[in-house]
Amino acid sequence: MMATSGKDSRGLKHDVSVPSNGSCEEFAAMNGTATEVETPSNGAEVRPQRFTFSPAPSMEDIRRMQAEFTDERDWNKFHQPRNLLLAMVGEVGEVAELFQWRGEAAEGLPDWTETEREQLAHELSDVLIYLVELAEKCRVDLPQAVLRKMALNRLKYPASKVHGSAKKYTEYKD
Ligand SMILES: Nc1ccn([C@H]2C[C@H](O)[C@@H](COP(=O)(O)OP(=O)(O)OP(=O)(O)O)O2)c(=O)n1
Repeated sequence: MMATSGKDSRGLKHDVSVPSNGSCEEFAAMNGTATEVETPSNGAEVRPQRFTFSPAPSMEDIRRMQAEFTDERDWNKFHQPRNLLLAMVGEVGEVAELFQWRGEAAEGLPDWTETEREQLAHELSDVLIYLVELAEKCRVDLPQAVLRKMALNRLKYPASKVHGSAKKYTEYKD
């Protein structure tokens, strides 16, 4: 596939090439970036696509890579559930630090520099790494647990009932 990349107004990469099956979704999945569909004939319409992640690594891949990282360093003796929880919360604090005192942030973080975006990527990754290891050490099969929880969420918040409202489920009077 021939690919050229550029940056949109939010600093997100977008592609102007044609993926192998011609689908922008495929390209977004490969790159983990937002893409735009442009209509070259009139040059006017730019249709934003929903941001998507790359398909890999999976949660199990992350669990295994972090297990290898800790095994190689003989760090399992430090990585009990409570320590992992505290480490994760500390990293959440580091994410919060990046947002503090700068007002509301619009989707795509248009006012952020590439360096700030990379810092955010690092801190969010730290949170995820510790979350996945915490789940492992607590014997929670996280991908399956997420499926069960999302099913519960759909039951608790039927789209037909809560559409456009951010109220907690306890506030609804049936
Ligand atoms: N005992 C440790 C220490 C680190 N890590 C791994 C998991 C995290 O992804 C990352 C955390 O490293 P730091 O504690 O050095 O934290 P930061 O990378 O956020 O550095 P800083 O606090 O300087 O921003 O390294 C780990 O698994 N176990």
